[in-house]
Amino acid sequence: MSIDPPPVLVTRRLAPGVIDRLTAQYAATCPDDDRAMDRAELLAAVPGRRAVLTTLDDRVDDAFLDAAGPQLEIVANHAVGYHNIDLAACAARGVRVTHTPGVLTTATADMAWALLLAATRRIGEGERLLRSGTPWSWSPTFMLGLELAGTPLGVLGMGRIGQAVARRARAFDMPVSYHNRTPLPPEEAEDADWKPLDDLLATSTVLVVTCPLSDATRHLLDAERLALLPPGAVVVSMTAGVVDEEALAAALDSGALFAAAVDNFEHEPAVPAALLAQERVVLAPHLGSATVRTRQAMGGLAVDNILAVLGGGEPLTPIGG
Ligand SMILES: O=CC(=O)O
Repeated sequence: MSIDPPPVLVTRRLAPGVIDRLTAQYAATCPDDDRAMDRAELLAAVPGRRAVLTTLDDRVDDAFLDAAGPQLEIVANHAVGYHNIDLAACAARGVRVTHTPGVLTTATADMAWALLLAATRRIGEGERLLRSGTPWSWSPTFMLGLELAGTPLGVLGMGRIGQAVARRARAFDMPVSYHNRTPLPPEEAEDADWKPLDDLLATSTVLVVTCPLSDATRHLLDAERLALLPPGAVVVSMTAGVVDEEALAAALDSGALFAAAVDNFEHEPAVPAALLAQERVVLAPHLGSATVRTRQAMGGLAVDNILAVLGGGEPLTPIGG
């Protein structure tokens, strides 16, 4: 006689306290250790579940859904992104899919600005210099950066996070333009001008990339498009896979770009050697939403989505909803 597994699988350890509301109502399997399940572990863990709380490391595709079985009701992704999920395959089986928009906007926009400032003012480079023990002294020409006031900022992907990045630009007196597939209504545009993609690139001395990764945006910023940026531009990448990392490294190497910053990577946790070799890039290990408050809110929203669906209701934040 087989024993049914707990109805909920949480694939990754979450911020403290987050799953208590879940486990108060449903038995759940939650890992004790803090690492992503490998593919075999994941496929072995999903059979019989009604709900799975996933992260970007968990690929949800036909094989996952076949392994899970027909009683699966919801996949709740602990991220605003969802490129790990085959939405069509989930829809074909009637599996609801949710993500965590909104709650990570502030933290992620703050991180974009932290990286923007670090890149334009060469903070990583300066820090490395001091820690290396290399002799240095102040001089009128030592480690000069790029000043922000009056410098045009481009936002590629003016969703919630892009809008929050644009809002913060007012404090730095930067004129802002953006590109989305369609221009936003004025009340959402944060006083920024919409431009076609190539025009945005040609006029953005600082470009922040916040558009979601999809088939349409993968490597959207390839070598050719990076070459449209003004000489000495700065690129801040908040979405893995949209900027071609090798092309970015080459543009830094040639001096075409002044600097860059990258918060997450196409093949995490691998970081391309070509980027590691560049002094003028600030590299962060996917910290966009990494604050205590935001991670509790993301986990809490994923849990609320599961509770809503298992309780027979509608999810709070369905993808595309
Ligand atoms: O970390 C990235 C996301 O939440 O999509």
